[in-house]
Amino acid sequence: MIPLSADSVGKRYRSHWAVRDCTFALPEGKVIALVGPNGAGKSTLLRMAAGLVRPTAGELEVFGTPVRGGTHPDVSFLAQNRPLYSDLTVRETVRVAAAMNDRWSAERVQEVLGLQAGVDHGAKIRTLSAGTRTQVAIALALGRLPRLLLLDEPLSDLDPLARDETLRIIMAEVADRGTTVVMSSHLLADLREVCDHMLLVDEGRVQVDGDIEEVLARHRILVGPAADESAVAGTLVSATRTQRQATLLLKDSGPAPQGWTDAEPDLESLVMGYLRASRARSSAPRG
Ligand SMILES: Nc1ncnc2c1ncn2[C@@H]1O[C@H](COP(=O)(O)OP(=O)(O)OP(=O)(O)O)[C@@H](O)[C@H]1O
Repeated sequence: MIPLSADSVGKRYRSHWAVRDCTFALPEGKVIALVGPNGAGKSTLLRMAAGLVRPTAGELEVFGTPVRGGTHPDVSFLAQNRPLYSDLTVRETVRVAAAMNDRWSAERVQEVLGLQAGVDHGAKIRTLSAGTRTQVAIALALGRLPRLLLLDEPLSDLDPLARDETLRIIMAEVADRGTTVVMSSHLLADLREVCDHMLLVDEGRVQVDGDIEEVLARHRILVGPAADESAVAGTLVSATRTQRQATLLLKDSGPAPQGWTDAEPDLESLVMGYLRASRARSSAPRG
């Protein structure tokens, strides 16, 4: 079953479209990287999927059910601002969350908290570092035993050790429970380690949607003499050029002509290439 799909979804704030004409269907039991620059529309998409923001156009479905005013019982959402009651202790927070959720596993919460070093159960939320607050919020999200876990920048506040712990917890969640995870982040190297699928958005639109290995394998980076670009075959995504040398990101390219080097891009250079292309399109004169 498709955990999350979007059909021509758009969200407008006043005259500005934060998300526009997004159509996709995400694969089940995978970790999906939601990537794009600041303001691309990632949080808005996640908030719409969680039922917290209503689309202006189109429709989202979670496990085949249209999302309308409320979070689907099989969904857990980790919001970017990690909303927790600041005057409660971690222990009290866990108890309140248990009382607020029909489906709840206290064992799962304790298990996840136990895997995260340094979470003091007696400490008030407001005394915790941003990273520790994130760790508590992730444990609560998993306590709902979700089938779809939506994480808005779960790694941004975490130090390298906590990041590693969190990525392991996410990988184990997918392997043991078959949960689908959608994770927005700017940390492309970390995403590459755990993600199977990517959804690249920019200026509210989906630019790339696919299995990461397949997407990377369909692209090449060719570097060669700028004067000789016409010899290169394939669909040009974007290019950077100096007077002498051209660096081209190509989709479905032919063999590299003589004098050109040819390599598969890593996730970072692929994302950069698409964002460059998107910028060039939006700054091109209209008419
Ligand atoms: N509540 C709101 N009211 C008005 N504009 C909003 C609101 N929420 C988001 N926006 C605008 O919508 C656009 C997309 O924002 P969004 O937060 O979804 O992007 P993002 O990709 O998550 O960015 P970041 O990586 O910085 O978190 C931005 O231009 C933002 O200013």
